[in-house]
Amino acid sequence: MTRTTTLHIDKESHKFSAAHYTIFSATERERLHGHNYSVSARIVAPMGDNGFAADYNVYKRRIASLCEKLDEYMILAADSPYQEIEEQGENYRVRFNGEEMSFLKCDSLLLPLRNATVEEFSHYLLQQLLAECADDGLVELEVWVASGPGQRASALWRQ
Ligand SMILES: Nc1nc2c(c(=O)[nH]1)N=C([C@H](O)[C@H](O)COP(=O)(O)OP(=O)(O)OP(=O)(O)O)CN2
Repeated sequence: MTRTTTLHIDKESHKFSAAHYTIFSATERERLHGHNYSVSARIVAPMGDNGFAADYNVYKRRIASLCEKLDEYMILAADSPYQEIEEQGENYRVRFNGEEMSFLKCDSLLLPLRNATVEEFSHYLLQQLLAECADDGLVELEVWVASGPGQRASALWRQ
């Protein structure tokens, strides 16, 4: 039987600041606001003969790099069924419930999310991280995203 072990990567430095609004329905959304999101991960890997499963520094660097890519942006949910987003010169023009909002493209990230929620961020980051872990022989990978202390969601991948 293969012995597995679980690494927990829960670093204070793994965070990103972003602006967003959650959409609740076709007619209800939050006002634009921001969070200091934090990201953590659980990695289940086979235990090597030398008492070593996977170099956690590799995962620390990957998570830090993913956080960096999201840091200080306005995050827009491109796959929301409730808003339409189009490019207009230097801006993204967003239509929701008869309102029109405009965001500078250089300040914004249009991500393949159905909503700008911790649930969707955790699935997005899980997929991003998995893409970098394809050759690592992992058994499980779970990614948590918190929008503040005590409120977070996670997404899980199992081999
Ligand atoms: N299932 C989810 N529910 C909510 C999400 C989410 O991502 N997934 N997000 C929000 C808001 O964007 C955000 O959390 C603001 O809500 P609120 O709790 O009012 O404010 P704080 O984050 O500052 O939390 P405090 O407890 O007030 O400190 C809402 N729902």
